[in-house]
Amino acid sequence: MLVAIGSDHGGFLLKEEIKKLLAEENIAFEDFGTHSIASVDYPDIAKKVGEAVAAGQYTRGILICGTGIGISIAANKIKGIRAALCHDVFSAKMTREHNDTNVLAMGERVIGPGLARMIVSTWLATDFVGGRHGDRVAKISQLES
Ligand SMILES: O=C(CO)[C@H](O)[C@H](O)[C@H](O)COP(=O)(O)O
Repeated sequence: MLVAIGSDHGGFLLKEEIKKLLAEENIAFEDFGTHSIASVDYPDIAKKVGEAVAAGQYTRGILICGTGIGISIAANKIKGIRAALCHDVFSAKMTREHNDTNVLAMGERVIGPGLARMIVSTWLATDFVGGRHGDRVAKISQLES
């Protein structure tokens, strides 16, 4: 497992918290920025992380902005990316089991670090179940061509 993580300024502090979690769980990661609370544009970060995941250089991506909305919209424009905005543990589990999402998005201005940690741990630990869900994910991929 190799995780690409990134945020804009609105998600910077939560990104730092999630990096601590990844280190605690011995999960390798690379930080694609941003590296301070100075204002940056979330599509630029989504592009860097999304393209790295879509290219197969990283197993999964984690993207954080203020709401998680803009950065997830941007990531989902990249071919091969299935990004899910999750602010609860149930959604984090289901989006891995049913959607095989390869990017998790969250909003620092929406949830606290404790819940975010549980969401990340659940999302990283949950496998795709395949079967009928695989057929549906394949139909999502067809929409890209
Ligand atoms: O989802 C977002 C944008 O659609 C994010 O919340 C951004 O972090 C947010 O827009 C940043 O806003 P700011 O006023 O520039 O800090």
